[in-house]
Amino acid sequence: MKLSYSEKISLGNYFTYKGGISCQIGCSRNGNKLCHTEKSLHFGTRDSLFGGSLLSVSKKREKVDIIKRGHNFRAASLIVGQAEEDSFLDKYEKVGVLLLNLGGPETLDDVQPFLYNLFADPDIIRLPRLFRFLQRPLAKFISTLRAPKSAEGYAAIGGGSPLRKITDEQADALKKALELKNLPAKVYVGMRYWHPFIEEALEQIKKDGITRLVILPLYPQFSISTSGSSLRLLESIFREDEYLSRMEHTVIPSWYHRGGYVQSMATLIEKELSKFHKPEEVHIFFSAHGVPVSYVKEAGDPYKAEMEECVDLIMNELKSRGVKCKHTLAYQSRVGPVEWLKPYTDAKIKELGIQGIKSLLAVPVSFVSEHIETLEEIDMEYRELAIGSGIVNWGRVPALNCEPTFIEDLADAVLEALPHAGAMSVPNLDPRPAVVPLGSVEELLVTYDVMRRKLPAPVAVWEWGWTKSAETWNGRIAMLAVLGLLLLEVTSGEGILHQLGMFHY
Ligand SMILES: C=CC1=C(C)c2cc3[nH]c(cc4nc(cc5[nH]c(cc1n2)c(C)c5CCC(=O)O)C(CCC(=O)O)=C4C)c(C)c3C=C
Ligand SMILES: [Fe+2]
Repeated sequence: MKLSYSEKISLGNYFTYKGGISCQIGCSRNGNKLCHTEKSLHFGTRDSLFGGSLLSVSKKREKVDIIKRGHNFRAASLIVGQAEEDSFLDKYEKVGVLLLNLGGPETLDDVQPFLYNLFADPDIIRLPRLFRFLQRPLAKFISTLRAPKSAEGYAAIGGGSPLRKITDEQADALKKALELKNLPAKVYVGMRYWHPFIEEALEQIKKDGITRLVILPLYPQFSISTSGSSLRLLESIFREDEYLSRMEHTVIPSWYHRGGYVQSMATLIEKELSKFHKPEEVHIFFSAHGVPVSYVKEAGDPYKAEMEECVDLIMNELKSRGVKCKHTLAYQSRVGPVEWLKPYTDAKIKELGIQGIKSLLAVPVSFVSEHIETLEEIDMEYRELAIGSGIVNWGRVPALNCEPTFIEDLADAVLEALPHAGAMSVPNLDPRPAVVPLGSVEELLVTYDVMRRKLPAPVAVWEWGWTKSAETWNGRIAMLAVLGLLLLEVTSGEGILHQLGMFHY
């Protein structure tokens, strides 16, 4: 079979060739390599402009010549050689997909230890280096104080988080979607704060002898506190592990802009809108999980920018389908007294009620599964608040969960990422080039979390005060008080926490 292509192409283009064959264009300085699966052609090199190789193509597997070479392929033309049964995935390659998620307590007894894991994460409570040794005692302290309130929420949704069940279902659905696209792959679930932990998933990946792994955080938008935290953990584990550091892998850091995701969200919204008596009068209310403002302003978290762009993309898609509703983006689920992204969901709902909005459709937008913040916070707390604020007609868009178009798009994302896999660059092992074109995990985090700045912790133990500026100061004073208290405990070995048995670490 001989094919030719001579239109203008730019880097990163993904286009479909006649006959259903698709080709992804990478870029190179030196040699160029193109290889293919039965359904797709992938073009890349060992030495890309992004500093990572896209493909390692053995001589045996080369089936393609690039007749024009260069740094930029705007005018490149390709002649594709024989497309046989051959694939860029060797027969001995075992493909894995690692889905990253937050995890949630499965029973009420799990709530405190789950919260402990969350607050012990230095990407959730970011202490100055000098105080890092207090991370775990502080996590123990805060989780113990917060557990009863959180447990009430989990009790209200049936006694535990549905996250594990839904994420497992998503993993099964993704596996099937990949099989339908001719990619046999194992799909693993790795949670940051509860079972099955990321560490457990990695052990299984090693046992299964996976050779090429796509890491897919189940957060559409990137935040230092979510995907960032999990990737940082992965990176540290990979660095210490000879098998993992050599395993070809790639990361999809965020995917809110993917057509399949945007369209799936728009379809769900349209469906819920149609349930209202007068859909055109409904106010579409996007509610995203918040992060402290300092993450965005001081650390460079792209979360807010990605969230805003995501909402714009969904609204544009809805407009193209003839939906003319107005919309708002607000942020929910703040914890502690520091300032979080605004507008706050509760304040905005009240404001819309005062403005005379009568129909409101809540759209959870930062997470793709039902969880405590959709089932309890939105469905119960915000609904009650809305009705009390004068809103008469209330609706809520379900989370994507296993929506077929969404899962199919995730499968496409995996297929598109696969040729970009490369091993990690680890100085103390046999050095190999960093070959993750999306940025190695480390590079990726450095890009976002500019200097790993210490930030005021988003969670403080006591909350008091009533003015906006007092919010921040009270938080800082409370933190200092707690730190002082803990310092005393640590240095003296005595104190109230030891007496309460809360100081085992
Ligand atoms: C994109 C989603 C999320 C961001 C960003 C995020 C940041 C963030 N969260 C906390 C504190 C808590 N989060 C809790 C639960 C929780 N958080 C997310 C998602 C994001 N968090 C989810 C999906 C869940 C629920 C999991 C489930 O069990 O269903 C909790 C525990 C629940 C509670 O007590 O309210 C806390 C605490 C911080 C501090 C933070 C950013 C710094
Ligand atoms: Fe959270």
